[in-house]
Amino acid sequence: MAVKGLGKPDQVYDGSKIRVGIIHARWNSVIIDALVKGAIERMASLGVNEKNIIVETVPGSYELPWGTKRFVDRQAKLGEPLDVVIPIGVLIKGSTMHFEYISDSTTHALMNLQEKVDMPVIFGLLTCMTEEQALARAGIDASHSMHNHGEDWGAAAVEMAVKFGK
Ligand SMILES: O=Nc1c(NC[C@H](O)[C@H](O)[C@H](O)CO)[nH]c(=O)[nH]c1=O
Repeated sequence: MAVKGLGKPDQVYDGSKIRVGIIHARWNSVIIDALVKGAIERMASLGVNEKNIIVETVPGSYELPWGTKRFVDRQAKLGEPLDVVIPIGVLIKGSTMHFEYISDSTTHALMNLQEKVDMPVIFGLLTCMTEEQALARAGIDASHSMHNHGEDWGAAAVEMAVKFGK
């Protein structure tokens, strides 16, 4: 019996009135592209208009917290405020402690960012020990052993924006 993973949503949320920002790192771009695609497709299936999905990029995951804050500010200034933002990054363990420090600091910064931007910040950071783990969580490993986690992040974004929006 599978026990891990996201449970069924309590209801289907209508995303037709929300604007979503996706800001993604450019490291490990093959995996990033699959995650972003999964998030967009799931949000479109929940009624989010593709013109209301704004995509921005930063060099790497470490830049996600600051980039997200400035992205939210910029959209507000443009008169196109976001209702929710999904930072997406893929960290893969190398031979140094770089992975641990970026994973930990970026995770805490993204969690704390929610208060500063007063909106949901969905946690789209994959922290993987191997490339194979990352490919599996983007749904693009050879055996398609897992679903694309980007889809979960898109669904979470719609639910949080609709349920707890301002
Ligand atoms: O090192 N590995 C990774 C990485 N390093 C770059 C870092 O995020 C930042 O862009 C630079 O340090 C410059 O500030 N960024 C990732 O998204 N994934 C990795 O796996």
